[in-house]
Amino acid sequence: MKILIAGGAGFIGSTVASRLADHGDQPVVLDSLVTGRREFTEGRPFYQGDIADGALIDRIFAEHPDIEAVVHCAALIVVPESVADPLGYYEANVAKGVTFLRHLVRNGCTRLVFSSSASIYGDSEPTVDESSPIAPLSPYATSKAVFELVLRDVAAAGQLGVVSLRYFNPIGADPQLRTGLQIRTPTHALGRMIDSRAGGRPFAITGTDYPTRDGSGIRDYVHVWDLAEAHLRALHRFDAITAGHGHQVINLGSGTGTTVRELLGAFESVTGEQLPVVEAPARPGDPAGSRPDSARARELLDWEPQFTVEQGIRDSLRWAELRDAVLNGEADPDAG
Ligand SMILES: O=c1ccn([C@@H]2O[C@H](COP(=O)(O)OP(=O)(O)O[C@H]3O[C@H](CO)[C@H](O)[C@H](O)[C@H]3O)[C@@H](O)[C@H]2O)c(=O)[nH]1
Repeated sequence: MKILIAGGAGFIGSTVASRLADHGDQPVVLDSLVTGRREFTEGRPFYQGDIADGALIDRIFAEHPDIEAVVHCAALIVVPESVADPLGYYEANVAKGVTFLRHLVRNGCTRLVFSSSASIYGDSEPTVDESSPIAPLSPYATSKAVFELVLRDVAAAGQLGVVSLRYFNPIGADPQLRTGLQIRTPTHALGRMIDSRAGGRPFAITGTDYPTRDGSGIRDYVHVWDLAEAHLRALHRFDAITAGHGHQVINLGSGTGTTVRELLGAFESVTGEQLPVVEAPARPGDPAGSRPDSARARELLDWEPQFTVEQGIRDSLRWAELRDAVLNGEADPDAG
């Protein structure tokens, strides 16, 4: 099966591409390289450009008329950045996404797998299933929620079948370490712990009075290779799982739920070292968090995570050691 992956040079998109290729599918990559990396596209048909560039999308479909489905994971994803620059986020994640849909429909695309986010639930319920209220707390989360609504309507009009995969918090790397998180100055919790261990500033627990079991934010961490496997299954079961729905929505998480303090405990047990830790105020736009009810992923995709949080931490650490070599030691585009 030939599949176009928009955002296929990013962390999740490149891992999905590897999983598909390992399975014998043929990923074709479209990426602007704003945050993606050319190194992650090696050996694959690659088009550098924007999802809103109609001429480019037409060319991709002309050169690959056998594309059977599209995975859309081209987006900006940093919550605090979205709070500071909401228009930038709505433009990238909603406006360009809508234009992309136009180009896809014009080119006869009928199957779209969309990278949605658990952040759209906000703090609606401590355990969320796919029918839980949508209550985004940041422009990033709202951009994902709005785009899902757009997809719902496009699917209802019969223009496109859609599976929206609501990721919880991805960690880890390709187990073969072909790709991983490319950003060298991460803002997410595990990335900050790895930085701190490498001699950076102390790890700050941002928010200590959330209504959780220990006051720190709760998330559901899921290994990126497990996420990639879910994409593979969604693509190969696409027609069956969208039949009668048009737009199918699926939570992707383990269902366990891990607080920041628990993640820190797991990190320290994996490394055998204690991190310097400080407590800090909550970041703007950050929910207390939730954990998923994953029944639908089990039922429709026959999917459950195979990797533990500890394995995710181990793979993130292994990747962090290798990252600069894979990225050719180039200057950090994120260092600003
Ligand atoms: O230095 C830090 C960074 C984060 N946290 C805390 O760790 C938890 C998780 O924060 P992350 O930044 O790791 O993850 P988010 O849930 O905020 O966001 C991530 O997960 C979302 C899905 O829920 C989206 O995918 C989003 O793009 C991605 O950045 C939060 O309670 C946060 O307050 C800290 O304590 N210290």
